[in-house]
Amino acid sequence: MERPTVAFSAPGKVLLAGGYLVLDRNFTGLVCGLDARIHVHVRTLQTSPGLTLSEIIVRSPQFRDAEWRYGYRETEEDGGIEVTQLKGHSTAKKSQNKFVETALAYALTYASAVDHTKIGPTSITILADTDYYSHSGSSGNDALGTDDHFLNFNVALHEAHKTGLGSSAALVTALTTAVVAHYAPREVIDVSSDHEKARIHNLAQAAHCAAQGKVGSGFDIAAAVHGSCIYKRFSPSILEGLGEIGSKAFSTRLKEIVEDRNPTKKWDVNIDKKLARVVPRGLRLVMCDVDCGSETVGMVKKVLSWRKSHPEESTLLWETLQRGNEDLATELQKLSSKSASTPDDYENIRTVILTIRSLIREMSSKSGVPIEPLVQTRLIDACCEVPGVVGGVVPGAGGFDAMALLVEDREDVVDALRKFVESYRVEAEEGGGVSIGKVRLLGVKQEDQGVRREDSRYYQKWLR
Ligand SMILES: Nc1ncnc2c1ncn2[C@@H]1O[C@H](COP(=O)(O)OP(=O)(O)OP(=O)(O)O)[C@@H](O)[C@H]1O
Ligand SMILES: C[C@@](O)(CCOP(=O)(O)O)CC(=O)O
Repeated sequence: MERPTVAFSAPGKVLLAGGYLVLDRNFTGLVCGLDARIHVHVRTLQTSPGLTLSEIIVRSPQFRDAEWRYGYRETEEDGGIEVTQLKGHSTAKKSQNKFVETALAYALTYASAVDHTKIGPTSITILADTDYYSHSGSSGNDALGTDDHFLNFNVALHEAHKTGLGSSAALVTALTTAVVAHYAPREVIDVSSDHEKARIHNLAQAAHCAAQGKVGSGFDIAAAVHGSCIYKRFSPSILEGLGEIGSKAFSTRLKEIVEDRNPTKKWDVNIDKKLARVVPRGLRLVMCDVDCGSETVGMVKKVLSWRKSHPEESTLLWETLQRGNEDLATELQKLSSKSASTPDDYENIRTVILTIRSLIREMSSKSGVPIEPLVQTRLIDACCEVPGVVGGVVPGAGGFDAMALLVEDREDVVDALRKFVESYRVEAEEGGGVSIGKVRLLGVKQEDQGVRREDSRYYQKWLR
């Protein structure tokens, strides 16, 4: 049977408010989807006549040596489809790709469980929008379908500095969607219905957690699937007990989880889309890269351990921050319902952001984690002096990831801000031991749409 050639893309994210809080179901996160997307194209692998090849080849052609070849096999006792990276190509640590490998195995297992489909050889191509990585090149932002939409980064994937836009979540979401759509086309048509979205969300969360080796809050997968939202996490127990690929009845358990059929593990995630747009008309969200990047896992551990050892103090802080975050959502929503806004309308947003930031700095100093490091405090404050800049935060886990700024949506404002940050110099003593790199505005802005089908003809130049 000829299987369809398909392509899907999923967006990156920025957690504007709710970092650390969103790990706890009693709190929420204000999540904004971005127009930087990761695209995955899947087609049947063409082999020479008479030759059958049981291989799935995954390439990320914007990077050097980014090719992973997998063999696949159906395991015994309903354990799912196991994939094994093939030799012949270097399987050294750096050339493994845990996110690709796990998402592939989960998607194949689900597709073959629902469609009883026999897995055949495919060629998978991953293409990422420019701003996921700090790089010195230009271009890469032309319209999709033009030759220059995607950039050749000319480095190995592990050498590319991440900007913190959630590449792994966008990748896992687009990859699982495209692989299921290729092998089980009745299950995924165009992921526009809530029903399809919920299944893809559940599958991508399971695969992403397995690849990461931990259960995070999952807000990045929620953004990749649903786009901008107010996010309340799922109970981690839903994914506990799923086990490993190859373990007895893994395939049945995965199908139950994806289809939400296990009465003792009902999905309790809440994706609130009441803010039709998180960033209202008249404002634009821009990101400012500091070419540095943070080590999220260590930071989370430290903050949570402070929280545990200071239960009363931290609960008060968490609750005050949650109120600030809700106020921000309310102010943004008020503006969204207005047909036109004037600069005066942004005063409340300005004030709420300042309050949130001061509470975050309290969290920072008490836990000893540089969530909003001094060097970034100074940079955000300086940016806020540029006319038309309303406010800014170090989003998510904070600490040296790209900063998010809300600005009036006018080219003159963005141009002035771009010039300002490009000429910004950090004094050596400002960094407190850590220095940020070259400061520059990324080309991204908010976009509310989650995972979507793309025209598979767009990618010709990059297919081999
Ligand atoms: N273009 C790509 N092609 C193939 N794999 C990719 C690509 N981009 C990212 N990945 C995978 O995602 C991993 C990076 O994920 P990680 O969660 O560390 O960063 P992130 O999601 O971009 O950042 P953050 O979680 O801070 O927002 C890479 O090591 C690689 O496995
Ligand atoms: C600290 C945390 O709340 C946010 C991490 O956000 P980011 O990956 O830094 O954008 C962790 C999580 O939600 O999984």
